[in-house]
Amino acid sequence: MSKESILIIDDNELYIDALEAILRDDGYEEIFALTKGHNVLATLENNKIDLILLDISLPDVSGIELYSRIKENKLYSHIPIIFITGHGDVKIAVEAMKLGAFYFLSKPVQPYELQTLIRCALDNSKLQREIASLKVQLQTNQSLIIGKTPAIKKVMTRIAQVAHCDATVFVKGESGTGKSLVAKAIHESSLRSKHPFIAIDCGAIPSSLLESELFGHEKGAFTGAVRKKKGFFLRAHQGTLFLDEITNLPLELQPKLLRVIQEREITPIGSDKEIKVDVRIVTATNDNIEEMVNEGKFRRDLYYRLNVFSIDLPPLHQRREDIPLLAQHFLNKYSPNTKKSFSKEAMQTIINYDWPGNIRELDHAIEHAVIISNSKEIQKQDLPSALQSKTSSPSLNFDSLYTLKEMEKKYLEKVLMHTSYNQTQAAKILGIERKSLWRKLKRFEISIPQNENPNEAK
Ligand SMILES: Nc1ncnc2c1ncn2[C@@H]1O[C@H](COP(=O)(O)OP(=O)(O)OP(=O)(O)O)[C@@H](O)[C@H]1O
Repeated sequence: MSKESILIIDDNELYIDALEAILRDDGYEEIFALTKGHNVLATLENNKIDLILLDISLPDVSGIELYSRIKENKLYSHIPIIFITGHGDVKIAVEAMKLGAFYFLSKPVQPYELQTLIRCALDNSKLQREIASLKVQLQTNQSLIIGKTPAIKKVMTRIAQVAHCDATVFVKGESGTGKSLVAKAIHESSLRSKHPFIAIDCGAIPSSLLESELFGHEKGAFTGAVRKKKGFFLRAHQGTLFLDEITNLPLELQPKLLRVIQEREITPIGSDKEIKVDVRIVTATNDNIEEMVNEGKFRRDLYYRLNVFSIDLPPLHQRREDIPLLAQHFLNKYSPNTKKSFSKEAMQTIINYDWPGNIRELDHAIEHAVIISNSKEIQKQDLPSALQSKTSSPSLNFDSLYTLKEMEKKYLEKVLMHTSYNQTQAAKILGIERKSLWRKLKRFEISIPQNENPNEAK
């Protein structure tokens, strides 16, 4: 029995029956049939089709035109197509071969010939996909994502598994673990890589503006809408839209996003026209989204739609063996010409540190060390003070300890006090971006005294 499914497009129902019988005889169970061409894209959208048998002369559209329509759509361009030609159609079939059709057969088709050709086309297509996936793995390994531990290798494999299809991906992990990098790697390794990659931080855009930023608006749709605006969905058409910090998407906007994912169309504010969009969605968060779903703070149906395929990023302290590699990578980045190195003691300090801000904190620490250092070798004292002061943990009494959340809040308050509420400096010490700090302040309801740092840029 074969798992693959085949679509037959032929205007002659008797002929469809005959082809179906040959295919069933060869063990294919999933067989779809169309007598006209116009429904082909809907059939491909709703079913997983592995191969198409296409009659070259159809009543409503020519086989060649239909072939081009399928191949132009990158979601289906990988599907092998075998033309079935009537007497006298051979010239057109040769034309189709030049365009890239897998092969053509003349009526009456010989069962054995058809079965062999189909097997050959399916094997070839599987091989092509495997090669594409290996290329992706190689690309991911070589360029963007650095690391050799099993934990990060698993992430690379997950990226390779999902990149070539269009599934929605949810990237989870603490701040600074590389979620944006993974989203970019998925895009770069996908068939959409030549189209736009648009990243939006849902927490950084005021909620009142988010709807028009995402879906666009018509001129005059609301006060201040002086001209028509294309939203992020349309700007990302045919590419990938990365919605970072998705848990910041206001509850009232969540049904709208759900609708876009289901219907694949958007309605700009102030318009009554629906516009088809072809966008792959990747989302990320460092919050516990499952908890938010259980508390009713994030819609369950939307979460299920977004979480079709998830990638979990480990915190850096759980993959310490990658720290030297990453540290060296950032050292090369910040001292490309001087070719600095680490002293043994400096490297040991880097490895021993817990990196609460993960790879971003490591990145900043190495940049800091390169600026401070005045020799070819980075010394322990060139590293930020947080690394120097690391002492071994005292024995703990678990009954009187704070929860992780309480600790985080206390630590944030301490750092803010230390920097006299200068958020830029505080974010640097914490190894996070200023906007992440801002989100944390909002979440923990920490307020900044009004008269502190009046000149700090917002
Ligand atoms: N495996 C990696 N190899 C090389 N660089 C990495 C890796 N992971 C992360 N980085 C670098 O670390 C920094 C932080 O990564 P990124 O912005 O992707 O994290 P994030 O999880 O999206 O953070 P946040 O939750 O704050 O948005 C970036 O400079 C990124 O290039």
